Amino acid sequence: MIGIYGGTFNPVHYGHLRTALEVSEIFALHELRLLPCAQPAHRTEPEVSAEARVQMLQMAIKDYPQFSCDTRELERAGPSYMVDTLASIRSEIDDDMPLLLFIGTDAFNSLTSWHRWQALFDYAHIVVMTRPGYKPDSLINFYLDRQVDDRHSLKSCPSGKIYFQQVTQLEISASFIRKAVAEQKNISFLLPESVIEYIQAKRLYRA
Ligand SMILES: Nc1ncnc2c1ncn2[C@@H]1O[C@H](COP(=O)(O)OP(=O)(O)OP(=O)(O)O)[C@@H](O)[C@H]1O
Ligand SMILES: O=C(O)c1ccc[n+]([C@@H]2O[C@H](COP(=O)([O-])O)[C@@H](O)[C@H]2O)c1
Repeated sequence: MIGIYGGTFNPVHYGHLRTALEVSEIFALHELRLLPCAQPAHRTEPEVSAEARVQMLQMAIKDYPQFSCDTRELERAGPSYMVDTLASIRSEIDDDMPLLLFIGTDAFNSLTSWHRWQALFDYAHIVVMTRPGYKPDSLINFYLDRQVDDRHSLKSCPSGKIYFQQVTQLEISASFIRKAVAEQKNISFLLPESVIEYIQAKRLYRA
């Protein structure tokens, strides 16, 4: 199974990295691709360039061969719609290879506003990870029809199911980190030291 973990990663932090590691072990993934979005479909364009966000992500995962950074969203113009990304990935892998899209509960709660959201399930399964501060909204029939309670059943078809996965709860967010930097607070232990050094060297997120 191949995993996709999309994000703005502005910047990448231990909330992303720890959950990515856990799901790659829980689901015994062949690979987990961390996939930075170039032009978020749903929020104002980050002040920090996609290239800088990619660099921080690459630094963070450099010693972890189970992770890769998939930069395909930087290579296309226009909003980074996940449905286009999944279609592109699906065209490169075996038709019967299960593809898992990992999203946190906050992202899940706005899933029905994503571009062609129902079509996401034509290309991948969706795995919703717990995130502190968020509870999943009550499940609409579209989800109830696709929900599976046994993660092993995700292996039996390439796409189309939804599964809820408990992960270690780390109440870390990129917005908290950006605000802390702007307020000249110490951000140690929230994200890798190499990324902190990059943020300082490039003077990112300063007020
Ligand atoms: N601490 C966390 N625990 C679980 N999932 C997380 C956590 N932080 C981020 N995620 C998930 O990672 C994906 C990408 O998140 P994103 O890059 O937007 O980070 P963020 O911390 O939510 O950023 P921001 O605070 O700017 O909104 C989303 O699916 C989100 O739900
Ligand atoms: O495709 C969409 O319409 C869409 C709308 C909102 C979010 N996404 C994707 O969801 C992932 C998590 O988003 P975010 O805002 O939490 O970084 C990231 O890969 C985004 O590109 C995608």
